[in-house]
Amino acid sequence: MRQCSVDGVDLVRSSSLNISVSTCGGRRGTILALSLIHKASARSRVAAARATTMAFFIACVSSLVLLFLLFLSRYLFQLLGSSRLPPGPLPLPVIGNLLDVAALTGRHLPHRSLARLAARHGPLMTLRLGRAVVIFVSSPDAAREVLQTHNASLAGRIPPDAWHGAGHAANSVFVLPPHHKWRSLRRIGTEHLLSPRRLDGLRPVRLLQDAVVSHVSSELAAEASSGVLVVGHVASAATVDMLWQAMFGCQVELDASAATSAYRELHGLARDLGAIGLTPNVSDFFPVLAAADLQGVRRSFARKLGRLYQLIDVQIQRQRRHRRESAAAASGGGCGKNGGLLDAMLDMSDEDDGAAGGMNNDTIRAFLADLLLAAIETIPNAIEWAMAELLQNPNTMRRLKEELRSVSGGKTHVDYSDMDHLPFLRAVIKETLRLHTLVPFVPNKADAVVRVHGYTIPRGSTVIVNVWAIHHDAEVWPEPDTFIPGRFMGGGNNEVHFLGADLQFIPFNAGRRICLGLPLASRMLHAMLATLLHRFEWVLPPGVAENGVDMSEKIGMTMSMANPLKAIPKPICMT
Ligand code: HEM
Repeated sequence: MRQCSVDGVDLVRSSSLNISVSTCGGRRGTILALSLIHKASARSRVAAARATTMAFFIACVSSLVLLFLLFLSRYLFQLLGSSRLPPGPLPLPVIGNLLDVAALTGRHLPHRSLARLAARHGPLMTLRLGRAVVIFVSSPDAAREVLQTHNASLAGRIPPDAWHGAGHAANSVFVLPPHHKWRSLRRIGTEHLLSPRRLDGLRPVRLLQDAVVSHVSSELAAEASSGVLVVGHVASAATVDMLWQAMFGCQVELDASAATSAYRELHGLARDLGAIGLTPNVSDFFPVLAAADLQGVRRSFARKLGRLYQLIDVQIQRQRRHRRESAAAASGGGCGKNGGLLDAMLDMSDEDDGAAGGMNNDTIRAFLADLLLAAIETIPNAIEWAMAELLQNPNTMRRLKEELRSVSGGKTHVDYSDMDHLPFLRAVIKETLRLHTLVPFVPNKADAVVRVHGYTIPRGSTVIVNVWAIHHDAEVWPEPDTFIPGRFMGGGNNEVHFLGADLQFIPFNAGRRICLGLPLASRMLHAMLATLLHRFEWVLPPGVAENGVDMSEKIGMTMSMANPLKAIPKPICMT
């Protein structure tokens, strides 16, 4: 309680009612005193309210300032703390460089726009994509550090979230970490299908050549009126035919029209899966949101992959049945035990005591799916690009056909053993793989901190080799955008190979994760292109010949022609 006096009135301020009047003075004085008391108390209430508001305001502002300072210091700390990272455009808080990348890739395909950005920032360039630190590698020198010198620490994988669909990531050789299971799969693939020793027997190559001739002929018969074929369809049908036999030991057992739709379905599945796998996905940039699969990318991937799994499961069940019913196999029914890749994997799964890395149905199915996808996506696209270039470069086409004619000496088949005598064919294929880099980006994960060219690559970051940028580096490849097979005609020690040692030319990647199918792919490309040119004369359809082929690119799992190449074949009479 406090006491005061106004005009002779003693005022006692109580905490409850605030005012009480004691005595003395007249009525007027009392009223005046009361009104003064009232005013005084109102003023003090307003002042108190003001003070409270002010205090609240100051508290809010200072909290905001404090929050901002905290945020800023964390951001600066991150930037300064990462000052040893390779240079790159300044990232924004939270989203990093996502807007830069969106703006760039809106104008050009990602491999081209990121090559341009790297020209500004350097062959080692850092981008922050949401929470992810991504380092782009765009020169042969920097690629050597990543794919050779420090490859032991930089061969990990961060599977895109989509690949978790149908549990694929847990078994896929493409994204498994470079440990036990991945090593077993690579060993099985190499021992039973993909080693040069296995492939040097004539069988797989001859199978492919026959498949090429038979598919071109049957498509020609179907398109008798126009004679125009989609080159990629023929190439993918022949690829599936050959690989199906190599994996399952039997042909795609369907009647002709169903078989055509099965090839197309497989081709479509491979393309769709590639496109889905590359969809920019918020789950990849902000893994905390991954469980929600906000864009449904993982679900779409699982749906498409599920269909491919179904097709493979039919073969696995059939093969298991035939293995049980050895009598039926002996009488030649179905695939039987046939030495195909699936058979070898089933042998291992029957004996698996853990040493084979857990060879069960899931692993077998995923591995076969990976091989099918890898081949269907790459071989037909490479053949399509090669044919598109040759059809627009008649002199190159003529020179190649002459080389094939002189080496084959009138035989119907150009054998792989002839390859040593076909340097121009080798050069055409290499130049195609350089100019039209089928796999423009190879992503790796840093499993340890690594120092490259004085910069730090942090553990857990993604290190992407921009193979397209390396293949179009004007300092290494003069006139990088022109098709010049002659540049690969060095011969002898000067010949540049794609086996992983020459870092300026790495269409199959290099280091531990070099393409597992390289020996097969090399044979398939040479055999298929040689057969297409040796057995048929090709011309462009009317209209296309005058206006030129549309060479626009489309990026999926690999880079394909945006508009499939059409051409007219005419069988060459072999005497
Ligand atoms: C022109 C044809 C081909 C090209 C240009 C090519 C290119 C590549 C590249 C660049 C990689 C590394 C990708 C990465 O690490 O993300 C790769 C990996 C792989 N390729 Fe190929 N490839 C071709 C054909 C094939 C074929 C025919 C098969 C099998 C039938 C195959 C099976 C594989 C496998 C299994 C891997 C994963 C290797 C691993 O991570 O350990 N490829 N390929």
